[in-house]
Amino acid sequence: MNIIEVSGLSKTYVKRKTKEPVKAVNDISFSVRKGEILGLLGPNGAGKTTTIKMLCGLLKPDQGSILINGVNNAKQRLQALHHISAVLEGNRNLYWRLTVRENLEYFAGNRGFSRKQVAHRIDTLLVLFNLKEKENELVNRLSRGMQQKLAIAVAMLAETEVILLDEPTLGLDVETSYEVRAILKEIVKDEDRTIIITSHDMAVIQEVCQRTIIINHGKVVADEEISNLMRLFDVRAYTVTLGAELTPAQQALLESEFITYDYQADLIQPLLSIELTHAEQLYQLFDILKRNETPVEQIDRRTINFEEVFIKIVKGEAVDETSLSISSELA
Ligand SMILES: Nc1ncnc2c1ncn2[C@@H]1O[C@H](COP(=O)(O)OP(=O)(O)OP(=O)(O)O)[C@@H](O)[C@H]1O
Repeated sequence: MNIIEVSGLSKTYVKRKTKEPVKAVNDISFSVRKGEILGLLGPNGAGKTTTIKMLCGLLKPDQGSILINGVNNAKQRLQALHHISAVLEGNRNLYWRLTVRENLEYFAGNRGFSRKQVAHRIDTLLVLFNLKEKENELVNRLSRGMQQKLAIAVAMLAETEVILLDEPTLGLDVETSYEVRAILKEIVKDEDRTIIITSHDMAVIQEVCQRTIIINHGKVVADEEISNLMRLFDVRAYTVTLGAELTPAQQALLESEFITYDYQADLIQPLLSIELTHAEQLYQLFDILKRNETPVEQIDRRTINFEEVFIKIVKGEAVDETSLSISSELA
């Protein structure tokens, strides 16, 4: 069952000074299943925050619709928003003059829970978020990382079905970022909760999410299970150990035929790193090597990381069904 249905969503801002229009989100459609952990990835200015703000009702779309649990968030705003909590970057929604525990109690009260009802849950969250020792500390005395953890804990407390986390690890030091990722991995074990995370941080998306939607210039450029994306690009990347050096003519041919090509001649055995876009390119590679009877000692599939996959997609390397069928053909 889909808990979120977004269709044809668009938003254009008008720059204050120049009155120039900026198409931040351009006809985006996607759906999210109940219990799914979705990563919204994209380079700076891609439209991630704008999308999140429309999902949680802070921004009105110019076009398109958002259904949360079947409820249209433009038509029945309060009813739709009842299902969502959001932690937005730069707006942690905490009360700075209240302590950590008081913040949790205050927001629980806002959702209609009594102190008694949530006391145990607050204790559990304080332990999970490693904030127990700070429970009586004022929020404005906490580090940025602790404030971020508390903001996520507040969102968890509401027990809404959907949680939106905008850049949950942005600006955190390495250790706190690791801790937040570990907490998120714990949280996502709860199969009933749907979480959408936006991030520049590949580690967050790769470790925590099952599926990713990559946005670039306001458009969806990939919508896939992360494991499928990795498989697709992994299967294209090869290193070929050669028994002799390539001639300049062979190198020129490889350079013109393959999008990603790297040749290292100064090793004990020359090494060719290459990526294929179609299965047939493997034969093309062998043809070029055969021209000069270049011996092939070994062919290995190169392991590619998620960051490389992301850069490739943003640079416009197609991720479509044809590519996926190529990947299974080569696998
Ligand atoms: N209030 C605004 N007025 C004008 N333009 C805006 C406004 N907010 C965002 N934009 C522009 O809209 C585009 C999308 O911005 P958005 O913040 O949604 O992207 P993002 O993917 O979240 O980027 P980042 O990762 O840098 O936060 C960008 O070009 C941005 O400059």
